[in-house]
Amino acid sequence: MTGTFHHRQEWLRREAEVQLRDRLLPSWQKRVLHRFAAERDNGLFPLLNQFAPHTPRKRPDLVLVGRMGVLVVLLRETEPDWEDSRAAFVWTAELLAGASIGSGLLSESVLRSVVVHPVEHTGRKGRSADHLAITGDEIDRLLKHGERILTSDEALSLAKHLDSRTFDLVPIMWNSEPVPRQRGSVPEVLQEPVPPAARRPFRDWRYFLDDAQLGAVRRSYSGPAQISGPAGTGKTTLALHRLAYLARRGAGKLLYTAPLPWIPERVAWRFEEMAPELSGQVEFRSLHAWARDFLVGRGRSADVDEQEVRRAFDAVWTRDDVLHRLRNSREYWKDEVDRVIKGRGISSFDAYRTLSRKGRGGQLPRDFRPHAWRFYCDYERELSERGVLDDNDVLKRALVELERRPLPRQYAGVVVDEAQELTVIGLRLAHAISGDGPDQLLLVGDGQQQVLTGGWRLSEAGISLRGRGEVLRHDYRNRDAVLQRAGQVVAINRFDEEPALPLSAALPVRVGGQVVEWHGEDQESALLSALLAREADSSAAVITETDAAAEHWLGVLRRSGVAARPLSGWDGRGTGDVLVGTSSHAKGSEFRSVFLPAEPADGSRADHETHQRRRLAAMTRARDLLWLAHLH
Ligand SMILES: Nc1ncnc2c1ncn2[C@@H]1O[C@H](COP(=O)(O)OP(=O)(O)OP(=O)(O)O)[C@@H](O)[C@H]1O
Repeated sequence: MTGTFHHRQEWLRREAEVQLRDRLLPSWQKRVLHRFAAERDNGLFPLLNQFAPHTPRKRPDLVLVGRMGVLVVLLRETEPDWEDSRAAFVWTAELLAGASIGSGLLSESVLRSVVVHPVEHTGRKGRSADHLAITGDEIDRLLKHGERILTSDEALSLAKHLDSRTFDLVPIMWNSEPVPRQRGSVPEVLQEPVPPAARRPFRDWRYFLDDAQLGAVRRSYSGPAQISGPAGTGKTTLALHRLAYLARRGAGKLLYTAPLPWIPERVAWRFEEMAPELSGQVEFRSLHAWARDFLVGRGRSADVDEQEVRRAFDAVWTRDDVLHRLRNSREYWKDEVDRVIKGRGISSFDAYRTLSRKGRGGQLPRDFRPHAWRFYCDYERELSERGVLDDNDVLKRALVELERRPLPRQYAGVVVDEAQELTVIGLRLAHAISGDGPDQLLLVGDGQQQVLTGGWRLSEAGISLRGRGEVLRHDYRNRDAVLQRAGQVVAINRFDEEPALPLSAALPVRVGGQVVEWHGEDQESALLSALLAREADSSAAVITETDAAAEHWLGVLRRSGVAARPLSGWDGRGTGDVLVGTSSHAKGSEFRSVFLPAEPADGSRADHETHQRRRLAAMTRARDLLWLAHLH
């Protein structure tokens, strides 16, 4: 820091003293304000509540707009009520709602609540769910550390926005005219290198949203609502912002859930990155884990012995000689039992006989249903003789238990991500957990990416959307070339979306990208050399359709000395390893490069429709490079 700069700060501080001389503020508060005012050349713009120190309840004493974002400040001798600090936050957030700077609309994550106490304060300090508490001598910590989210010009334009929206806040030491820069010296922070966020082609998802996303975050829905849109359009991002929005309005506990067990953990980590102070207010749990914990809490058994369930199914499959002949695919008939019969809560042959099986592929003789039903009944008998429950049983039990005795305290809101993968029973359970009230259930999904068997309507689960929801269309993940290629995959949407927007209609935000279509015989060496040729330390995944292929490729990479690990069990945090797994294990993730080896179409492969959707889901995990193998 230069001497001239120190001198200038001192001059600003004295100017502030003069400006605030006649305000009847306690001297410690004045000292705090002088300190903030001295940072004007560093792009800090304070706005003081005109009634301070008699600021009305639920309003901030001071709002600071700077490169670190917006600080909602309470100047207090004692710890404020959490309702007060939260209400001050919400009041400021509402004033800023929809403020647009650069390429995005501001999200509430740029705001932080801070309580500044006098230096002698001996009470609680540090971070809590509602604010950061510091004393007057710790202000440097607040100003010098942490991420730089805004440029000085953006901070000024936000400060002006606040100034124009309310008479309650008055600028100190700056006004709506451009702030004159001092000649001759360059403040320290302006010499810092450009932060990575500003070098990106678009802004950080934590702080900037597009108008459709922001609209849905803030909208009030009178009942269950749906967020849909093609891959990469920021559906999960929106869901996280909405959870934070609801959490900040203090309505109670919130639940983020998804049918695929690995998704909540990966997404919880993103939420933690965006709003660490709120993480205690949102539960991140898969629907199965929720059902299991709920049943155990009610003293009921809920364990699924997956090995034993597999053995029960295999015992029936080995004895069977009819279904084998109709379609020799264990996965197909397992889906028929799990997803079509049990998953839809079908409990009589009559109901099954007339059931619509849209999307299950044709080519079965007309009279296959009695055989499939017998198979299902045999499987149920096997389970009960072995005394085991499968996943559907657990969801069903939880549903029955909830209907018998509802939750003592309802969630304020439930978000179900990857909703297209739910069975009807799963949907009913999610609905029973959330209830039907305003803002209580938000379904997030994209039918084109459904990797599990589907084909039912929300009305089967008693859910009515009545047009409540949003369709997102800007793809923030896939570069243009990747998006164009993935958009060519014919993937039929069987999920109940109104209207359903296909990937081919998504609008790319990021230009460029590369798609390599490799044709040949030796795909192992081709994939390895493509993998090794990528930029060092860039994230990469090899995505397969089947578990067997994933295991095969994991072995190939490891034998060749490539650090690789399975996608299953990965929590979504950055890793230098190449991740390997199926398209369903790849859900909830994205990589700079994605490699899709060719797989022989054998009996273990899903029906064509599902295969196509899995391919689309896998391709759209790629941000910059998509490598596709075609065997001769
Ligand atoms: N408004 C935004 N500004 C910048 N980046 C964004 C924005 N919205 C989303 N993103 C980024 O785009 C990528 C995709 O977002 P997200 O995972 O939320 O999409 P999605 O629609 O849920 O995807 P999918 O259905 O494929 O799982 C993420 O890297 C996210 O950070």
